[in-house]
Amino acid sequence: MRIAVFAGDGIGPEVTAEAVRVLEALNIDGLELVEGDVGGAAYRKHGHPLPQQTLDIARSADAVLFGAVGDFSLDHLERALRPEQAVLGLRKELGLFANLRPATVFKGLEDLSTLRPEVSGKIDLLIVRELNGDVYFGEKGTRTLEDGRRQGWDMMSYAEDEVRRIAHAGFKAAQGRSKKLCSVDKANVLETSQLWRDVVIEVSAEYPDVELTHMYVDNAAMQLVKNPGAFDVIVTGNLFGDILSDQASMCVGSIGLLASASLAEGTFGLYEPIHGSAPDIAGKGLANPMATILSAAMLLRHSFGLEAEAARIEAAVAAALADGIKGGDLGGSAGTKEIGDAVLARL
Ligand SMILES: NC(=O)C1=CN([C@@H]2O[C@H](COP(=O)(O)OP(=O)(O)OC[C@H]3O[C@@H](n4cnc5c(N)ncnc54)[C@H](O)[C@@H]3O)[C@@H](O)[C@H]2O)C=CC1
Ligand SMILES: CC(C)CC(=O)C(=O)O
Ligand SMILES: [Mg+2]
Repeated sequence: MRIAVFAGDGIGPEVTAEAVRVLEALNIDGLELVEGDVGGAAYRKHGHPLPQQTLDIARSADAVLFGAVGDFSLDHLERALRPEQAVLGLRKELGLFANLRPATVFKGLEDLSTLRPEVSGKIDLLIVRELNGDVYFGEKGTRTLEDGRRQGWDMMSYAEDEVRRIAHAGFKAAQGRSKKLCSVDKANVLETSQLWRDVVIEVSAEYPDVELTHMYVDNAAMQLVKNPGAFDVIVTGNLFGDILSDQASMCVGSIGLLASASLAEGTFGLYEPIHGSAPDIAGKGLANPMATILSAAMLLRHSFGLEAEAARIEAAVAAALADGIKGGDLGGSAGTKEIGDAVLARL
């Protein structure tokens, strides 16, 4: 059981350290952790945000635990060398096309949400975000128009097979839950989205037990705040899923709570909090490590089938929160290590 640990930049190393402590405390037979450099940290050491040796470590592992990448002081670099290319590169190189981002309110902790408790209390949703395509991976550039104005451009596209495989992931996820799938797009404006919608409808024929609905992304953003309890599984593209999942995190309390799994076919996966490197609080011991700890739980469940261990971690996080252990993101004062200690004590 070989797990690659890529801590990255900013709060990445701080939150990853706590998740590693939790994994180690479980005394799982054969657990082997291998560290690798990613992001700005890797660029500074190796001249590239995703060095070949890091990719090799990932390929030799059964799963990756990822912290975060991003360093504003490197934003002047050409795009291929920027820290974010590490996570984008890993997703692409490893074929991690399905990003599962669950957002469930912790029972009894409805008031962590910025929404009213009677609204937040009903949230139990899963965002299934396509992760290998869309405008993130299209051709892009800047050019100067004939009249001298500069123009930035990014190509948005989805091929039907890309939509089909994420649609299957969405339907299968819905089958294991409340059998409701909402496909979120912008088909009233974008050709990319019209094809997305057409293909999702085609795939739906194979899942007669799942109720399929469609929603435009602007409405989805509004409904996530108005009536988030109405959602079961949301399937959507890379860009919309990125945005809606940050929003969903606040509906359950904080971005410091939302974990994710990025999956290929098979059991291999990369697991990371949905947040970034949070440069504003990095190095201060203030980051909430719960999202990363919960990502470790997802890792044990999805890549190794260790359901009991995963549930133990999730219960320990819930117990720590119920006992009032909250980071600054949740209006509390607990620091990163204190939160890690609290989860460990409740395992
Ligand atoms: N997967 C990744 O590695 C991601 C990387 N990024 C990168 O991270 C850098 C910062 O991006 P931002 O837009 O500021 O997003 P961010 O998610 O890093 O931070 C947004 C806000 O949430 C807070 N926050 C985030 N995680 C937290 C935690 N665990 N505990 C407490 N507070 C937390 C931050 O302090 C900040 O105020 C950028 O370079 C960006 O490109 C952003 C998102 C994902
Ligand atoms: C570097 C970004 C594409 C990562 C991000 O914001 C995300 O995956 O949530
Ligand atoms: Mg994001």
